Amino acid sequence: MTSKLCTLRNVEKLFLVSNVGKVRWMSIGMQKDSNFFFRQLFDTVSSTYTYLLGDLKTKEAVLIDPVLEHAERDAALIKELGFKLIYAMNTHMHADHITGTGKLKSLIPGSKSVIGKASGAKADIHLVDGDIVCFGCHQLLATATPGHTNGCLTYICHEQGIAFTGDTLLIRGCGRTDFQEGSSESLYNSVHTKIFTLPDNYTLYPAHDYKGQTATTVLEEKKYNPRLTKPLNEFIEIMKNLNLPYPKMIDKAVPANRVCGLY
Ligand SMILES: N[C@@H](CCC(=O)N[C@@H](CSS)C(=O)NCC(=O)O)C(=O)O
Ligand SMILES: [Fe+2]
Repeated sequence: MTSKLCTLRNVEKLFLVSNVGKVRWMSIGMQKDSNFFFRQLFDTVSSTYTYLLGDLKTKEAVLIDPVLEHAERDAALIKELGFKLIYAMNTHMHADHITGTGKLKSLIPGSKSVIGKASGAKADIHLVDGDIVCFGCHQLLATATPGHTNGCLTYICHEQGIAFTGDTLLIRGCGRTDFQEGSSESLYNSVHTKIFTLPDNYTLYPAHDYKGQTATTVLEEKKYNPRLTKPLNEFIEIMKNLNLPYPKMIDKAVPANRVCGLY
């Protein structure tokens, strides 16, 4: 399947339009592809992780959750490695930092900004549950995981056994639900039906970590997550009593992120 064929497509359409696509999607299953490039980047101010994913053969790449202040760093790395950035993506409309997706579009002409439709934010491409984002021969399945915000998406790469959970699921934690249309019940259902149902050995990459950890697995979180292993009613009580101060940047970040950080 060429990258042109699968630039962005709904799963059902993929199955209808291309039988080859269907066979490939099913057959590559859990096989890790040596053409897959992965790099985790970090912002020490907001403790945000940005992920650069690429196809080493076609050189097409995507960037998940870039931070405005690191747009030049990210663009330089992409250039140095010879990648062609096609999508600068957000897992959700962030409240603690300004997204780099808008700035990256101007630094790397031809790239497009991407966010969930339910976020209400502006972008070139709005994803809904079940959409597939392709770069080279690799695919990310956009999966709606609302709760932290309405528009939260988890990006699942089945072929690599990995998922980018944004703020829906953090390592031994989860995103707060006390602003931006947050709903503890909705987050709990998202995690239990969309993330904990993935194979145990899938590696999960969050949008933040505040304790120096980098990744987790489905099995670990199902066993050890101190919030999400509890029954729903206890989870709701825990979330009500987090007493976290509002993110310092929230009043600036949310309006900016409604327009890809180009405020
Ligand atoms: N202190 C930080 C903000 C910390 C924070 O609220 N983090 C969010 C994710 S960013 S929207 C969160 O959901 N945290 C959950 C938790 O349990 O920590 C700042 O001022 O920026
Ligand atoms: Fe967030």
